[in-house]
Amino acid sequence: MKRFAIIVAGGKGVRMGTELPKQFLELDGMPVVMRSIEAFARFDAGMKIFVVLPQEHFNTWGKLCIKYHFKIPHQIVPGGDTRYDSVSHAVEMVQGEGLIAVHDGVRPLVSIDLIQRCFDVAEKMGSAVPASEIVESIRQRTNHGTKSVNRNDFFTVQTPQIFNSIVLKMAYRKAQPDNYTDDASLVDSFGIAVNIIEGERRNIKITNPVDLKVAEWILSLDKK
Ligand SMILES: Nc1ccn([C@@H]2O[C@H](COP(=O)(O)OP(=O)(O)OP(=O)(O)O)[C@@H](O)[C@H]2O)c(=O)n1
Ligand SMILES: C[C@](O)(CO)[C@H](O)COP(=O)(O)O
Repeated sequence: MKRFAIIVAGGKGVRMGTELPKQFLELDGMPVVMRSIEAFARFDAGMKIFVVLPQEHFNTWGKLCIKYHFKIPHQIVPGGDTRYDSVSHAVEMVQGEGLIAVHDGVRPLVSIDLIQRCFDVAEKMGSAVPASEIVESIRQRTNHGTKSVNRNDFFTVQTPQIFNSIVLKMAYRKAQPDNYTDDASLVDSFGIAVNIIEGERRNIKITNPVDLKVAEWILSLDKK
């Protein structure tokens, strides 16, 4: 089956608090989003890659590609106000049927093994979403405070999230923009089952400044 990757990097990175959005910050010698793109190109050099970027940073990206001699072929797509908008724009650029992997540009430590496992399962089952068991206790907000809940009933969810292109396009076209924080929630809002597979602890999302430090540390361990 044909494979496509949509790397979403159209956000502002408010929680990171840097002037330059976090996807462009350097992580061990290369901007965060370049590492994410590189992982997919290393998995399959022939796959079509769409990179969603904030329109106001198209120039920034051009300059970074020159500075870092970044040659991986990709098609740039303008981002939107929300992640939902950004993915919607890119999904409409996909031509032909196949599997679409939607990956956060700010998950630069995704492994080739995880990408491979996600595509393998999606090929057989139509979708694959990496998720991890919760390792801390969790509590839920209530009207009166909080209550403890059974962590075994929950998972944390990562990307890449892979779906058949027909299903993903239908979901993005028909869904009412809501508080969807990922692609799986949008797809399963149509009653379509989503297949969970084992995620990776190292596949962190760079959200706050400490995450960049953790990512640097993980990469330094990889070199040992
Ligand atoms: N309008 C948006 C918002 C988010 N994203 C992307 O979705 C991924 C996950 O989002 P998040 O970590 O929340 O990024 P930001 O929205 O940039 O962060 P913040 O909420 O702190 O502003 C990121 O790769 C981000 O660039 C996007 O493409 N378009
Ligand atoms: C898509 C995601 O990374 C899955 O965990 C997550 O939902 C993104 O959330 P954010 O609030 O946009 O960072």
